[in-house]
Amino acid sequence: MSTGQGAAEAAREVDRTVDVVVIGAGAVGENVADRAARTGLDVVVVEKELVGGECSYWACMPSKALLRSGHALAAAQRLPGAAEAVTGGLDAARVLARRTSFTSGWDDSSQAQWLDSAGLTLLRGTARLTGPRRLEVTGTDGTTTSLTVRQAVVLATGSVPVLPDVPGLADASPWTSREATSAREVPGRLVVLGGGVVGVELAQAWARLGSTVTLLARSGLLGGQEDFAGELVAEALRADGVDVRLGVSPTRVVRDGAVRVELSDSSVVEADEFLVATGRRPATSGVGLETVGLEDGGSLEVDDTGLVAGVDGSWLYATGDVSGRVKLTHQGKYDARATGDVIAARAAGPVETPAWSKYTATADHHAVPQVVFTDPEVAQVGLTAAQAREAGMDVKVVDYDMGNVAGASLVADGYTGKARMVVDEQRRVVVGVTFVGQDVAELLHAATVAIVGEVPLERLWHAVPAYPTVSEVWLRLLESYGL
Ligand SMILES: Cc1cc2nc3c(=O)[nH]c(=O)nc-3n(C[C@H](O)[C@H](O)[C@H](O)COP(=O)(O)OP(=O)(O)OC[C@H]3O[C@@H](n4cnc5c(N)ncnc54)[C@H](O)[C@@H]3O)c2cc1C
Ligand SMILES: NC(=O)c1ccc[n+]([C@@H]2O[C@H](COP(=O)([O-])OP(=O)(O)OC[C@H]3O[C@@H](n4cnc5c(N)ncnc54)[C@H](O)[C@@H]3O)[C@@H](O)[C@H]2O)c1
Repeated sequence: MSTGQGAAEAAREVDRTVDVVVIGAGAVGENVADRAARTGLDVVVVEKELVGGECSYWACMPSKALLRSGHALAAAQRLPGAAEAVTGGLDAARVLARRTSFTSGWDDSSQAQWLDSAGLTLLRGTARLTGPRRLEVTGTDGTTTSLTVRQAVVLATGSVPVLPDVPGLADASPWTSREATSAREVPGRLVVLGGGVVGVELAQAWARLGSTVTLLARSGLLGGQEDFAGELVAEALRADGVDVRLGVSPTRVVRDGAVRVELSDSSVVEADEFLVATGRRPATSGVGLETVGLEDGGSLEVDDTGLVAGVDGSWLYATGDVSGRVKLTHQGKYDARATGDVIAARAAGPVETPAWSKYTATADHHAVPQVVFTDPEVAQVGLTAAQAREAGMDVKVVDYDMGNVAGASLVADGYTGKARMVVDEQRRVVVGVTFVGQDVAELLHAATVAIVGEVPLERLWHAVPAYPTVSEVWLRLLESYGL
């Protein structure tokens, strides 16, 4: 059965009872549906835009594709012998074409086919709860399908960008991350508002593609990470020609052809495009939460299995960005695996859900890895030193200059970067790690394993990093700790 036929057949159904309905076929919705269906439950997935969601088409994949060629070029330029061979700049048109290939030209047919092959039924349209265990789907072809569920409804509707209330902003046709990851041309001048992950990644991507970029942040960059992460990224952005302005906010925005942004320090910036990257909120509006006793557009409270609090009967789950837990694809997919598995298990009878079981997303509280894909990369997992202290731990902080690691000095001449390990002295285990430097992303999983496994430092000592790799930073951190 082709997916197109599947969608048309399902849309003709007026009233249907199924085991599970997943609203939203982003990375998270796909995973929860797949896991729930593995024991034979009848699972319907509803998607109003593209199967694959934000990450595939307007977020993770296109943004990383926009960054990667610039990183490769910069890496070559740091190596004598290679530097002489790469005398030109980036070919922006080729980079944009490669970006587009990662989105399959914003065509979701292959992901829709995957749903089909996994035995899931796709309904293309907008879903809305109409009461306990009941939903209505307005199909993209205008038909309406009423669904009743036996087991569960899973909200996997993602998140939407937040636009700050600045006079003139909404009328100035600002870019959100969607326009900034799907643009077909390099803007001559770009202003980016927001010093978070989206802001720094896309500021660097477009600067390296040839745009004159101004980055506005009301405080430092990458708040919530160790301070040195934002400082090193700001330094690198400035070296790429980005005008990084810290401690400023826009007071008025006017579009008259170009965009004119007036700032709190009385200065003015003009640009061709204005990217707003000031965070995202869970997509809980218009999904009918008020019909099941919750607030339309309100935030959700979910337990570690994804079950939503405040709804009788244990049938409503939420996972991924919409849950308000962690807004990252890999962690959302982890949450989704727990939720999908627990739905399948509960369909068969009562289930125990202790911490660290396959039914509970326990790691959300201890070890959430994140990579900021700038150059230098920022790779962080667990607690920062400040967060560990706030949690009341007896903390020891160990810092190491990554440039002193033999493997790093081979990777790039003049390698700059910093590593921090945060140790809970009482348990003598690592509770947080941050690496900043070229190509540190792949170091992160070792840190995640150490934290999740609560590996005692004395045992971690025996995990010997190969010479001369950048991973030798682990040895240096442990030696600096005192082992
Ligand atoms: C620019 C950018 C870059 C990012 N880069 C990374 C990265 O490198 N690594 C990382 O881990 N994370 C990254 N993220 C975060 C990541 O994109 C999200 O965490 C992830 O997409 C969340 O997945 P989700 O399935 O919960 O939501 P989404 O991907 O948003 O999917 C939700 C789906 O639900 C559908 N939907 C919503 N309402 C309805 C409805 N009523 N009926 C039917 N369908 C509906 C939507 O159309 C959508 O397809 C990035 C985010 C941005 C903005
Ligand atoms: N590589 C990755 O993992 C990656 C990449 C991009 C996005 N994401 C995820 O997507 C989500 C959204 O990213 P984001 O960067 O939009 O959000 P964010 O929360 O990371 O950063 C938002 C930034 O905007 C600032 N801000 C908020 N309101 C403002 C205002 N009124 N005026 C000026 N500045 C304001 C904040 O201080 C913060 O620096 C994040 O949760 C992030 O985890 C992840």
